[in-house]
Amino acid sequence: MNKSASRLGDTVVVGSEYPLSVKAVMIDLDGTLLDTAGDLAAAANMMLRELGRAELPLETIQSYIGKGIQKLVKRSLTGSLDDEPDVELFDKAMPLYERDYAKTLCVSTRPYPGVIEGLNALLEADFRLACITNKAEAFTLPLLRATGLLDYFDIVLSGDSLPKKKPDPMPLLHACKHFGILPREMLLIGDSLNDAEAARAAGCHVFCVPYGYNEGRDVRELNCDAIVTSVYDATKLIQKLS
Ligand SMILES: O=C(O)COP(=O)(O)O
Ligand SMILES: [Mg+2]
Repeated sequence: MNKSASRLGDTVVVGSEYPLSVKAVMIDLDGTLLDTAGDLAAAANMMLRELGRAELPLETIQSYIGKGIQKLVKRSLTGSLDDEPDVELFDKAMPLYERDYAKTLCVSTRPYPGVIEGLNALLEADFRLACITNKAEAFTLPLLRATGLLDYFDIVLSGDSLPKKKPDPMPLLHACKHFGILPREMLLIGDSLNDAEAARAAGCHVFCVPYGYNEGRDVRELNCDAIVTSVYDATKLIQKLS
C-alpha cells in the first residue's frame, strides 16, 4: 500500500478510480476462499510424527503456506522458509505428507465469512470466475467440491496445472486468455505476496484480504489496489465492463 491510501469503511483503497471496471475475477484458494491452515497443519504434524520429528505449532505451519505443498513440506522439515532439507529425508516425507493431507483435507476447512455471499454476488453481476491456487490439483478439486465451491468457477488452475505457478504471472495470463480478455480487465483477489506479485507481473488489478496467510508478513506491506475485509466487500468496489 502507498501513502495515497484512503479508507471506505474498513476497506483500504489506493487511488480513486472506483468502482474498477473489470470483466472477470480470479480468486485465490488457501487463505482467501478457504481456511485450510488447520487441516494443512494437522497433515504436516502427522508427517513429522511418522518421521520421529517434533511437531510444530499451527501458527508456524500457517506461515509456511503459500508456495505449494512441496515448499510446505520443505519448510516443515527445516523449520525455515528457505533452507533445503536433506534430499533423502524430503523424498521420504513427500509421499507421507500427500497421504496424510488426503486424510485431513476437509476436516476443519471451511469458507471464510463473506465468501459464499461474494461468489453469489459476482455471478449475479455476470462476472466470469477463475480459481487460481498454488495447491496441487489432486487436493484442489476435491476440496472445492467438498465445500460446494467448485461449480462457481469456469476454470480452476492449480499449482501443477501449468509449468509455472504464482508469483509467476503464467496462470493469471492463462486465465485471461481462457476468457478472451486483457489483463487490465481482470481482478485477482488473494491473500499473499504470491498473489500481489503475480498480478503486478501480469498487469491485472489485485485486492487482498487481511485474514489469510501471507507467509507470516503483514498484508499492508503488499503492493495491491485495495485491502478488502471479505470477498463480498470486494464486490462493492468493482463493476462489470461489458
Ligand atoms: O498451496 C499453497 O501453499 C497456497 O495456495 P494458494 O495459492 O491457494 O494460497
Ligand atoms: Mg493464498
